Amino acid sequence: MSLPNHFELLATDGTARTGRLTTPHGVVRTPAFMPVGTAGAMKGMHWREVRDAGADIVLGNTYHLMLRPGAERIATLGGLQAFTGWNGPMLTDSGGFQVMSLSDLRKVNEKAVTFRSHIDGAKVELSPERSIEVQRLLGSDIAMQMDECVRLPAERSDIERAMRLSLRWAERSKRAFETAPAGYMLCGIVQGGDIPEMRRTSARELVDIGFHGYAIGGLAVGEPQAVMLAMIEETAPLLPIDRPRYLMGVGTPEDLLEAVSRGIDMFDCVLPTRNGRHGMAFTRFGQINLRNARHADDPRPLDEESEWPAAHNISRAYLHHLVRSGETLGAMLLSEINVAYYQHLMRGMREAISSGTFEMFQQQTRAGWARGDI
Ligand SMILES: O=c1[nH]cnc2c(CCNCC3CCCCC3)c3[nH]c(NCc4cccs4)nc3cc12
Repeated sequence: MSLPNHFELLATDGTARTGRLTTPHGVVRTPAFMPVGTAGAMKGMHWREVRDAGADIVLGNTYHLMLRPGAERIATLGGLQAFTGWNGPMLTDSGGFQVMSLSDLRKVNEKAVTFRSHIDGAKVELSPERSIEVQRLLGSDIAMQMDECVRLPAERSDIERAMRLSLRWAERSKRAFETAPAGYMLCGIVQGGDIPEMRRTSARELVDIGFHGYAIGGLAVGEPQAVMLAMIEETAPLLPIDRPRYLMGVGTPEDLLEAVSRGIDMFDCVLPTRNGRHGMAFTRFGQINLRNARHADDPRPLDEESEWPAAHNISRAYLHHLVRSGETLGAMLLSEINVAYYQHLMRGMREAISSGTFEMFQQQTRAGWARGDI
């Protein structure tokens, strides 16, 4: 049974697309990069800066929020937007990925994943049904099915087992989501590792179940970029052209450009904020490590032409000093500079696809990165 479609495809340029996704808390312009708010906050940034940087939507972290402060508590406080003060669209993950990658003493079986809370050691059971209940309590606009993501390289048998388990969990997630109010969305997740026929089976059966949108999971988990791109080429054409596609956990600016050109609409990644906290800046000239001594006497800003104030009116020497001194302000400034650069890149892609100049945009953007920092 097909679900209502809240995505509007505005223009295409080759297999690249630009569109609008309407959610209960506002519109998301695609291609979209979703900054990752971990435990209900964007590390090192005020929500005002996230909005000013151009982000329409942010990620909320189900695993952390369900353990602390608890999903029921957030629901009582009016949901994630009221609780956090971010008043725009939010996407929440199922919590499954982090349980399987973060917590120890975990057990995966048909029914659920059981684990011990990293906060108080309490035993927790996360089933597809409980994950949907938690995401509904958080009030997220876009919920994710619970799935099992296999790190690569992996045995064919393990990839197939996890892919089929994820499809059974997709069915259960959709059933549990049926009581959600109109406008709220649920995404299925394609698995299948680096095996084309597994990817095709997963995509086809997921579309038969029917979701508001489709994520491509099981990538950016250790495989070379070429394999990731090949799996996107295998999978994207099998997904409904008029519904959003979300590539999970991706990626670098280069990854974003390549994946958008192959038909991906949405992304999430911790890189802009995480690298910012470690002194790395994303710019039109590629990545710049502000810890490097070469910046100690450089009075120039990171990028004269950036419209983001911290990128055009703060000297590299000062950023270098803050990073070397371990000043919190250094992490804050580089986090906002990086989120702003990612949003600037996404806006450039949206405009290029709308004007049919995406090929040239790709070439000019790659040339800037290749030029490097001079
Ligand atoms: O198949 C998947 N199913 C579900 N989630 C996946 C994720 C997490 C996406 N970000 C969630 C966020 C929720 C809020 C907190 C932060 C994560 C992935 N991340 C990556 N690569 C980046 C990776 C990050 C860490 C190890 S690989 N591949 C992924 C594949 C899947």
